[in-house]
Amino acid sequence: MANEPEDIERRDESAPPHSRAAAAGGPVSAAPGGSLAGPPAVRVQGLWKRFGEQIAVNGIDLTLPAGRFIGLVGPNGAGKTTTLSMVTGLLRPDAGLVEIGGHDVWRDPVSVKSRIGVLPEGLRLFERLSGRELLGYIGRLRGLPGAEVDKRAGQLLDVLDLAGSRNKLVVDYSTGMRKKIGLAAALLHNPEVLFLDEPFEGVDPVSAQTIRGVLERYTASGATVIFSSHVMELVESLCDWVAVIAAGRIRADGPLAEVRGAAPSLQDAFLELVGARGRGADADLDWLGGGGAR
Ligand SMILES: Nc1ncnc2c1ncn2[C@@H]1O[C@H](COP(=O)(O)OP(=O)(O)OP(=O)(O)O)[C@@H](O)[C@H]1O
Repeated sequence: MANEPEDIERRDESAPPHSRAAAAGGPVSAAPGGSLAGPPAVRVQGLWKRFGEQIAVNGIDLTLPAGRFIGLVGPNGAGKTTTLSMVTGLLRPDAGLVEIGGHDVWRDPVSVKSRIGVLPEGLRLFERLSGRELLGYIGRLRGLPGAEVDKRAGQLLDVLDLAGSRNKLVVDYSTGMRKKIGLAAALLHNPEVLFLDEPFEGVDPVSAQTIRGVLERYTASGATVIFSSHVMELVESLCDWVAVIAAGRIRADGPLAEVRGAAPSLQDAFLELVGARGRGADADLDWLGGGGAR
């Protein structure tokens, strides 16, 4: 049950650092996703979700500009996955409006789904297909011509270091390989906005670097990446825009430097924002350690 859309004042629509059209030498007004003057990548208003007694998302208003590398950060149970699931049309909100590139996620789902790529938490894949077959299948579901799917799949498998495992069944892929083939599947149709729920979880440093390179290249062309993470150093090094969520509410959002403020690091700012500063285990674990059972 989505609320009626209404006009709201946008918090920040400053121009993104790049645009795909500009990078390609084309007219800037043609930038996909309206990254220069068009609608924001994501606009959320009054988003709300409850599971029984638990309010998971408690009235979120958020405007995320196009063409940015955006981090959604928050402690365990903050509501990141629930929010991302509702924003990407995987979970119906109890109330609220979600627009992607100006299109309502629940009223215009086909148009929205053609514009987004999603790497969800607990990714489910077709386990009995090989990596190459999986991409072929996804590409056809996305309506891409066969030759184009072949070209893109081959390139993605190469760039993501999966070419040697292209004929291996997905069921036999490691955690990191699964993340990478999931990312390839999410990128295959060249979406305007890419949503990633904990994309670096369980991924070794080499694969993380590979994923990072692909994402940086993608955003440099004007596309938007929105990803959730607990790892502040990663968010600080990758993102130019951050939203901090705690207990189902947005605590801060905006350009990274603004959210960090005078704090020495994003980690410090985050601890302050979520009210975890100074919370330690000293008091209650006096039995722990000391070299043996007592
Ligand atoms: N299907 C569900 N049924 C019941 N409660 C749920 C369900 N999904 C989420 N919750 C609850 O909603 C709250 C937010 O959960 P969510 O998974 O969105 O948090 P998160 O920020 O992604 O956490 P984490 O960082 O630990 O993955 C939690 O209290 C969680 O227990």
